[in-house]
Amino acid sequence: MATYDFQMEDEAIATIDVSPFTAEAGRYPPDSERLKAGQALVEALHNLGFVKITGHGIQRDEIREALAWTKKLFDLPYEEKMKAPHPPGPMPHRGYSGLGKEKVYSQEDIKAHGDVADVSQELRKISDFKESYEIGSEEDPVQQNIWLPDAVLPGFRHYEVTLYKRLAAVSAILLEAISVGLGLSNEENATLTKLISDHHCQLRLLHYPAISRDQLQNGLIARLPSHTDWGTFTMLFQDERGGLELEDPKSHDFLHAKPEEGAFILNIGDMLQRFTNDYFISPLHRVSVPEVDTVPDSGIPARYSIPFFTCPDFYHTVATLPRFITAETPAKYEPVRFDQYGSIISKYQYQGDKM
Ligand SMILES: O=C(O)CCC(=O)C(=O)O
Ligand SMILES: [Fe+2]
Repeated sequence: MATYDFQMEDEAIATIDVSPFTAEAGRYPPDSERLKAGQALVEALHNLGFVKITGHGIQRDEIREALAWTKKLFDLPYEEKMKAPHPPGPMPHRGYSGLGKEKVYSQEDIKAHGDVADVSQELRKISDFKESYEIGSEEDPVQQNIWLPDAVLPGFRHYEVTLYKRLAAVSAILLEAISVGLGLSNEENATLTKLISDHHCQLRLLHYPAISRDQLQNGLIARLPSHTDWGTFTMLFQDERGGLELEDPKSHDFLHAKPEEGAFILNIGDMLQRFTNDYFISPLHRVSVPEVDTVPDSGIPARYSIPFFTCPDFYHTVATLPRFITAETPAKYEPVRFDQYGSIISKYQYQGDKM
């Protein structure tokens, strides 16, 4: 097996233990502990826009199991995976997309190319070498899940539906920690909680296949170019290979998020950036491939990851919370309806079967 080690530099990424928010009934920690953890989380998110989370209550075995199901799915023959194909176009964003079907780029890429049609053509010369499977809530009123027939991978649907609910519940805990850390009033908290709808989050399974040295040589392979996430925040689980890098918004250095068993990365999305008027920045992040001359002859190994994107309801309008608008920090963002914001971005990222 290849032993390529990504360069790891993640000392700057804070680790926040949110266990005061996950304690079982009857063992409720004092408010002071919750306040301390909430404030530490808010400070870390204010500094970088991303943190490592521990004490979230998801057991290591559960994370291993989630990654194992992801591998089982992508190990299936292509024809079997194509029994749950992602439809052409961006919506519904559900089901299986094969290698190179999705092309991700950032607002900066669009600005640099001047025109979204140009950016699409230009950047598509470099293929995103990954395959993905998108899952939403079974109760999502707008987008329906696209499942493999159960006989293709028995138990997969049941497992992923349960995982979705589990992660949605943890995301509500994180949102509560953020609210406590910011010291929001009940009224403000009510606005914050609307930023996550358990019927409209997205669970994504990702596989980045192994890449040989020859493939790297021609420079036409990317894993996941830098972008921001457009929901509220993202919880990201990656396997032991690592490879996720996030940008420090002040220095613009990309920091490697070293994988740590039992921890996940939480990064801010565009909705929470707008809600807080840039108090929290939605960080650029990417999964890059290393320079070819640093890679052993065996190439770089496959990688699996599972992001869970939290989002408001489709038709919810996200406006900046008034407390973040001051003389020093004037309002930067107009209120925006989530579906309208999302459609601007997603339209240019997905071409479905047209590729
Ligand atoms: O695979 C990863 O680590 C990152 C995935 C990601 O950023 C995304 O899907 O938006
Ligand atoms: Fe992302």
